[in-house]
Amino acid sequence: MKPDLCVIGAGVAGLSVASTAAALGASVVLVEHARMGGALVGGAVAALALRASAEAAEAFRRATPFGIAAAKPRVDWPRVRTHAEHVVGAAAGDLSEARCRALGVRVLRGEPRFVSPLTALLGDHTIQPRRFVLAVGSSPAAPDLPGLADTPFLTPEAVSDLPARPERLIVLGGEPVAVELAQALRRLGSEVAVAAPGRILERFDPELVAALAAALRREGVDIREIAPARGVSGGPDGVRVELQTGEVLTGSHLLVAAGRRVVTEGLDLDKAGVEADASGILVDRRLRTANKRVFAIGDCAGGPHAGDRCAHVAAHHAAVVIRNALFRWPARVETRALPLAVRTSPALATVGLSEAQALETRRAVRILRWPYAESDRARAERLTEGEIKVITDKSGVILGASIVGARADELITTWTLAVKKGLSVADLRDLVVPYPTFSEIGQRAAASFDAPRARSPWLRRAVALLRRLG
Ligand SMILES: Cc1cc2nc3c(=O)[nH]c(=O)nc-3n(C[C@H](O)[C@H](O)[C@H](O)COP(=O)(O)OP(=O)(O)OC[C@H]3O[C@@H](n4cnc5c(N)ncnc54)[C@H](O)[C@@H]3O)c2cc1C
Ligand SMILES: NC(=O)c1ccc[n+]([C@@H]2O[C@H](COP(=O)([O-])OP(=O)(O)OC[C@H]3O[C@@H](n4cnc5c(N)ncnc54)[C@H](O)[C@@H]3O)[C@@H](O)[C@H]2O)c1
Repeated sequence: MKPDLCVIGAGVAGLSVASTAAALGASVVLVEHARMGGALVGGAVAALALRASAEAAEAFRRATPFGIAAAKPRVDWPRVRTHAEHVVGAAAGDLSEARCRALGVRVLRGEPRFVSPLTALLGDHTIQPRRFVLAVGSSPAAPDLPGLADTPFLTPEAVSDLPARPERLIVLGGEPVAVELAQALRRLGSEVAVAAPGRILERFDPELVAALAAALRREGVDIREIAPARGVSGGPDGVRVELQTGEVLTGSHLLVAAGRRVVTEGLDLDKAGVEADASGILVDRRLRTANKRVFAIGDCAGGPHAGDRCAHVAAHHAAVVIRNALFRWPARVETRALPLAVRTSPALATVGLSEAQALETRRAVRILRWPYAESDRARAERLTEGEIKVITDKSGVILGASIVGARADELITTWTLAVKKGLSVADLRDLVVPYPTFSEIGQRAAASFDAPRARSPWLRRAVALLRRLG
């Protein structure tokens, strides 16, 4: 086979490249050794469905202030699972082999291995494409923790498949997957403790993370932000996690959400001259590996240019590779305007520079804030917890934004556009935003940039002068 592209791995990254390239008329071979859709279908979408069930349960508890008698929700775990299966099934349909074939992609099953820089073998097939795209994703990593190898534990992907709801869940980890699943399970009625090896959600603004952590603790999620646990033990009857303080957490289940690892054994990358380390397959800004005809994208891309392991980053990588591999256009990965979001409630989202990062290269920055509590929409929906924090330079150019509060993951898109296009607060202040929406909160933060100027005596004198002129 001598296609234009051979894509290895059919997660969101590989599928995006394969389907776009085929739609543009390229000949494409896509190789997958397991389930089509990868971590998106089994991980992100299943977690999304669980969180939606958790929100539905929470609505019962929060009904009283609206004048509706609150009730203790009765969580029917098998039906929660059915909901998750339904949502996962729909996503799997979108990413199926049949869909790919209909788009003109040739799908092969199995695990290819390189035999030379541009040749891979798969069973009887010899594949010699113009370009290879490695999109082999990542798998859950188990930290090097005494006792873990002998203790039964869940991976994030396995939670929605549990036959019964965990009574007491201990979560190891402190990044989005750990925190999102911790809150979802708590709202579905489990007792939940999170043992993070340090501050949770380290990639986000610490002030806003503190607000989220306080909200989670009020709901009963027991968050321990300390050094990595000393060890774990247990069996089918329960698990024990010993913390550095000597305290012991006991639970019915252990969930390990402590990062991902890239599995490249079996691909014989050395035969292709492709380099990898613990972070993944090493790529440059154009996502080329050490072998310039082999690209690596999505979760499996490693090194300083790869970005975070998220579905939207994987899709962005796919777009960059299409331009490089098909059009020979030297497109590079976005580094400034990559949003990150945590789908908790309140949600948390960030884009661009944090306050600390902005101050590393500038002597002065402006911080603009606006609280959710001043929004009519937030007050009506009783979602007043939260704020937006915008970082600008002295002239008002938007460098970054972080939001904690309802729909933060949706609201961050406007600020992503602002950071990407180098917009200033005036651009957002002058935008007409529909009333009553959560988007107004960001607009009011932008408008607050001019508040000190409005108090200037010169401006007041000018207004007085104009008044006298009739
Ligand atoms: C619980 C959970 C929740 C998440 N939530 C979010 C979220 O809310 N938002 C977000 O943006 N991201 C989220 N993510 C991350 C997101 O799912 C991943 O970043 C994204 O799906 C990665 O896509 P990928 O195509 O790079 O890799 P993968 O989805 O891992 O796909 C790689 C594919 O390659 C195949 N493969 C591997 N090796 C070989 C081989 N040798 N030969 C053939 N095929 C091979 C695999 O079987 C797999 O199908 C979440 C992840 C998890 C686990
Ligand atoms: N909303 C989103 O965009 C979203 C949501 C979920 C996941 N994702 C992505 O999916 C990927 C996987 O997420 P993740 O949270 O599993 O991994 P991660 O790599 O983001 O974080 C791993 C966490 O595990 C912790 N850890 C490491 N060793 C530990 C130990 N011994 N004990 C306890 N904790 C330990 C780390 O300190 C870290 O907090 C991430 O790259 C993430 O960005 C994105």
